[in-house]
Amino acid sequence: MLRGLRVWDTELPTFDPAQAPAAPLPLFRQWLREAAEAGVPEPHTMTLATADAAGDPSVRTLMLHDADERGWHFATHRGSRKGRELAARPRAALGFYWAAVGRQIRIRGSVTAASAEESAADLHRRSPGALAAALVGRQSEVLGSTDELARASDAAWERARREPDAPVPSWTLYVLRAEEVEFFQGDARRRHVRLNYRLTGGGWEQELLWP
Ligand SMILES: Cc1cc2nc3c(=O)[nH]c(=O)nc-3n(C[C@H](O)[C@H](O)[C@H](O)COP(=O)(O)O)c2cc1C
Repeated sequence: MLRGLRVWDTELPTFDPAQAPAAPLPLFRQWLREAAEAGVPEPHTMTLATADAAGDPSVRTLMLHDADERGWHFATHRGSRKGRELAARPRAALGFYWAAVGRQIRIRGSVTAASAEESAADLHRRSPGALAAALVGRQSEVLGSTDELARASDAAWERARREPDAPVPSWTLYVLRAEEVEFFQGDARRRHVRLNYRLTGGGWEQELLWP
């Protein structure tokens, strides 16, 4: 079955790296917007990679909350596996793949936790469902049974409805400050374009990479 599946088997946009901006953020925003316009489902979801103290990696899907001059923002529970890994080693990588436009973006850098106030404000700007999910808590702990989750979730939804500003102290906004951002434009003839931005003492430097 796998041999019958195809990639880059559609009309793809072209990407001229000579026209790319001096810094990666405007290009990231442009590609995100173009992915949404091309109908990519959930283009604001991404893979977050972290490593534990022994260097063993883990990945999972997360929502991008913002991308601005400070970096790429995401939120989670401080006590989850990723939260614990980031506390021990505050470095991470992000990956985006938007199949409809044949584009991949890879970002790597250091991660800092935002203040409790900023984390709370970010959570309370989101949907009641996001608040209810955060209120359930205990993320990445072992769950005894699905009934136990159902009871905790019902209580969390009820509390989120009654108390839209309910605090969730473990919920933390993190900001990844990029040191490297790579843009990959897929090409049907496999002549993929890879443009890598690297942050140096003098600012962003660009280089092309062999595909
Ligand atoms: C589409 C999608 C979006 C998700 N967004 C988040 C998110 O923004 N924050 C979060 O903590 N978990 C999110 N999750 C759940 C994570 O993938 C993961 O299961 C959870 O955070 C526990 O990860 P950990 O055990 O590695 O810490 C999302 C999952 C999916 C499939």
